[in-house]
Amino acid sequence: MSGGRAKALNIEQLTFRYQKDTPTIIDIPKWQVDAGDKIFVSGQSGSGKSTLLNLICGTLTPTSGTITLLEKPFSSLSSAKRDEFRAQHIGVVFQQFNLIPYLSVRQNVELAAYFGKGVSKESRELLRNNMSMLQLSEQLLEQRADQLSVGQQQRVAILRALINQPEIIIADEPTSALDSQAQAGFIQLLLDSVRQTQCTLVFVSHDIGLAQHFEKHIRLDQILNSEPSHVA
Ligand SMILES: Nc1ncnc2c1ncn2[C@@H]1O[C@H](COP(=O)(O)OP(=O)(O)OP(=O)(O)O)[C@@H](O)[C@H]1O
Repeated sequence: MSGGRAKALNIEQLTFRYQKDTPTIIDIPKWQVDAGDKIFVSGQSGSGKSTLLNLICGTLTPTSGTITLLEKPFSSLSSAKRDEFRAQHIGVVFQQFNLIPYLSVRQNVELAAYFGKGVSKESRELLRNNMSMLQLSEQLLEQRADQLSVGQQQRVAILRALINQPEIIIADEPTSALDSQAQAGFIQLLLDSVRQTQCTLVFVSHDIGLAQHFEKHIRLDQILNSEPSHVA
């Protein structure tokens, strides 16, 4: 099924609970995502989607088990090394876009470059190319993030996620505030951008209707251990 393709993500025996005396939220015996896949992960509200993404991004540490990202033993790195790895190899598009409101578009994107692969002639060229791919005018570069329309903010969030040429992009319900037409447009834009850069996309949402846009769809409950004994 997955053949001999390189794995972008390999999760083994992963469990996570927020505190010692609270229930296990994540219990995944095994889950792999092939490099280059664009996968949609659905799950009901409160089922653990954001928790899983935070584990994959390294902002949370597993209670047990391992997460291998791009063939690196990501979850065994120190928190500082995980931050460094994330900045260089993972692009994240959040639910609320998380742009810094008082910074310009350029500053928002270059801040990510600064913490990632660095601001350089190459990163500026990439920024210009990606702006044209996302149909954003260059005049927008000096505009403050809080002066952008929602549609522009979305595209700037993609710009920022792509600036370090990540091998994997993680998207956490970035369409939840949009109507269905705008959702479809945003997802197509994201998929087109990701296809051009050949990176892996893990897109998470409770809205199962969005699955139609993706080649692969998995429900979180299909990868979670269904044994009731995992609740503390
Ligand atoms: N910081 C936290 N401390 C303790 N429990 C938490 C924390 N964050 C989330 N949880 C709990 O973990 C469970 C999963 O939450 P999570 O946010 O991962 O779900 P979700 O599927 O992303 O939900 P939604 O679709 O509503 O965003 C919930 O029961 C939630 O209450």
